[in-house]
Amino acid sequence: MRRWTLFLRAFTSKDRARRWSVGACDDDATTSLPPLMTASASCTLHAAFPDCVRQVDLGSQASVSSFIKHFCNCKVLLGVEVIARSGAWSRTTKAVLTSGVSRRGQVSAIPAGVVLPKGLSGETLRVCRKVCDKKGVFETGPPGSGKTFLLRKIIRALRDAGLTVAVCGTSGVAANMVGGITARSWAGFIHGHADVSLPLDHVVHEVIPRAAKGRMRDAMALVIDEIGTMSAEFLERLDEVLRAVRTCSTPFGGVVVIFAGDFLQLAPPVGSLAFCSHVWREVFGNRATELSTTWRHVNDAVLLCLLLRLRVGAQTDDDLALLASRRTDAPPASAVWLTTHTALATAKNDTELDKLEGQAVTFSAVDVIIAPYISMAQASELLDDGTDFVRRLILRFGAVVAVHSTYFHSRGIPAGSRGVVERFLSAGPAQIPVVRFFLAGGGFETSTRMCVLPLFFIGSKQCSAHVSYFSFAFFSQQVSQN
Ligand SMILES: Nc1ncnc2c1ncn2[C@@H]1O[C@H](COP(=O)(O)OP(=O)(O)OP(=O)(O)O)[C@@H](O)[C@H]1O
Repeated sequence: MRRWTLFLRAFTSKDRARRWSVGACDDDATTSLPPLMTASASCTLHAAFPDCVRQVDLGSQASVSSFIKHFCNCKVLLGVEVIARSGAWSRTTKAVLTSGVSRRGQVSAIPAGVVLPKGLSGETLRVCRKVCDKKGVFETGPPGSGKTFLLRKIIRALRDAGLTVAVCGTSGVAANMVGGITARSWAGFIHGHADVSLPLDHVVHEVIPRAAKGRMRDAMALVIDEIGTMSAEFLERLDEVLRAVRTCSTPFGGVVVIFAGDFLQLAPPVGSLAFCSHVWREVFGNRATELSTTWRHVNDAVLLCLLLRLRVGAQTDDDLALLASRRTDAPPASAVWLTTHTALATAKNDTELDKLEGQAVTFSAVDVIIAPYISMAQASELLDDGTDFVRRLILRFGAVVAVHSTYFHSRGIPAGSRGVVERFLSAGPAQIPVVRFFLAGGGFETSTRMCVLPLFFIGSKQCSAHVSYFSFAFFSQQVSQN
């Protein structure tokens, strides 16, 4: 099935401006459509969502804002229909864009008598059997105890048994590690945390796209990794939405959940811990599967034991003295820098980028007005508010970037994937970065056919990352336009 992605902010290399206003391309990046509209084409754009619940008329500023937010947060819309009031291309566009409309599916559930693949053993077999008995599983354990490792084996086994398993992480990076998408994208919470506090009816009927509802109806099991950073409020809303979409009053609408995480690691940025929710108690009570063998740092017993003590706040004076002895003003180049504020991460990124050799290539955002009633300044403000994308991005050979959206998901490069800029391709006046992505399952994927791809610059060393919000983004230009 083809999925179409539409983009609103366009970026160009330096001053050789070629503008994109609203562009569209499919998930294989094999086909693209011309910009649907530019500031000069003074007509109004309508976007009819596939379930026909909403028709966004860009004739009012509020609608533009929600339209932008929708694309920026959700990116992928199935069967979206874009109709211009004028313009010769509109009929063709409509026909192509509606080709991906998905059918309204029946609600799926784990059938009786599932035959698990042969050769399963140990914890994988135990969890799979529980899931087939429609019992939720929460696996926990210290860092490096193999929670994600086990999840991957469970997912493979259940899928081999013919079950539809939705795989999510609480963040892009967590989702990447387990080979899924963010829980927020999966559920179609296009306004992020705001959809947790909005009235349920509104979220179910007005916010969640049809594609997400289809996913929710199709799912038999739902895997969420790094559950420790999901708030109780988010989990309860997910439960309510699944019950409503699947018209089923059992927890999570009858979808069997498999959660993994460690509540002694990072807490949710907002709200309370997930186990404080009603639905958690309903599904798991006090049950948890604890993994106790630690596989990471297994060759460094001193570090491992120190980390395990720190995790539960049982560090000794010796531990603190050992940590203090490792403090240095000149950390190794490969050290990961953690910062508390975006500005600090940005400053560090800038410094690191300057150290890279090779010519700097600048990408600048070009904002265009798609409805004639707002000024350029207002449009840019809306984009600034509705997106994380900055106006200017400088890249060099060797820069580390991260994929911000689910755009490359179908190629095994989920949101949160990191890659290194290997070189720049010249396409006419434009410079297109060729990025080598590290795949979660191992290996690489090189992207040369990038098509309006949003990336974030996150550092200049392969193993460097910053735990603040990534501050840079750009859209590369489309080769076929030249
Ligand atoms: N059963 C196992 N046999 C061999 N290696 C394992 C096993 N379980 C995990 N590992 C390895 O241990 C490392 C850590 O595993 P994993 O990332 O799954 O741990 P985790 O508990 O999810 O960690 P975190 O809490 O930091 O997310 C990985 O390199 C993984 O390949």
